[in-house]
Amino acid sequence: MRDKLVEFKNVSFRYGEDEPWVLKNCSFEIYENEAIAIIGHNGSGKSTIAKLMNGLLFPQEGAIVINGRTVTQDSIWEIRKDVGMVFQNPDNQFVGTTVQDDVAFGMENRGIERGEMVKRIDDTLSAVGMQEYRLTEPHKLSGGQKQRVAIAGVLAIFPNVLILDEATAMLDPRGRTDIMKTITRVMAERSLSLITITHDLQEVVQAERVIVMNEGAIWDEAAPREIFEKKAELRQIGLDIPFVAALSDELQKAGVPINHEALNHRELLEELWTSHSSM
Ligand SMILES: Nc1ncnc2c1ncn2[C@@H]1O[C@H](COP(=O)(O)OP(=O)(O)OP(=O)(O)O)[C@@H](O)[C@H]1O
Repeated sequence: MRDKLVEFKNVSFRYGEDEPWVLKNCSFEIYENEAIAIIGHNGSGKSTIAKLMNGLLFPQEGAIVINGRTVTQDSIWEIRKDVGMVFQNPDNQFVGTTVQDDVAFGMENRGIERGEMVKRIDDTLSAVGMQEYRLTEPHKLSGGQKQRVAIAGVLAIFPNVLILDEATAMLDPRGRTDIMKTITRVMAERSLSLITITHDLQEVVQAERVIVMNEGAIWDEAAPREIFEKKAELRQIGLDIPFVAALSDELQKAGVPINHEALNHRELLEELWTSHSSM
């Protein structure tokens, strides 16, 4: 049985007393070593969920429990040892004067011993392909390079939960694949749980479970295949379906005898090959 790492219990949140509710009675659980994707239209509350998870915001109603500890003002430093988060805009996340100082910063805050820090800086910068930029000033990096360094800084604290909030949006497709491979390896090595907030549907397909947000509420929560079967309903709430799923649907409508549930290129190729072989 996997341990429960994150629990949202009937969480409601608004940014101010006169502001509208941004999250309405949200409940969900995330387990050790799970890969979760959170999707939803702009403004549906995804980033707010991420910020509540590591104590940047606190709910007005309900409770959030991380690794058995309720998120409160008093517990945030302990919570932040468990939850590492990378946002979309890396410029807001740099504090160090060099790349290596920046990766060290999170570890210093968590009291990690110097020798161990040096080793982790080396390991994580190598893992994200940024070792040669160790002494570069962060502001001289490209957007994608900054995102790599921000991810290294968070991996270096060895969190139990890693939240990537559009954190690879500036990487080129190859770079994104490489980083996701690195994260998958870290997940296997350290039982890390991954929460990806993304508009990249190919990334969503790789998750074990997808949480779909709509207007501040959880609209659905299931495996990607189950979620993307609801094509018409998803479109109604402003969401698209992965390109391969849409393509296989169109092929089926055009009379090609394939399973319209193909979610990735390999599945679609297999379907086409089977269909071609039986003709
Ligand atoms: N600091 C803030 N003050 C007031 N309202 C805010 C603030 N931050 C976000 N909101 C509002 O809260 C709602 C949810 O925003 P949130 O950033 O969580 O959405 P999101 O699903 O992450 O959107 P996106 O896909 O555009 O990143 C939006 O209506 C937004 O305008």
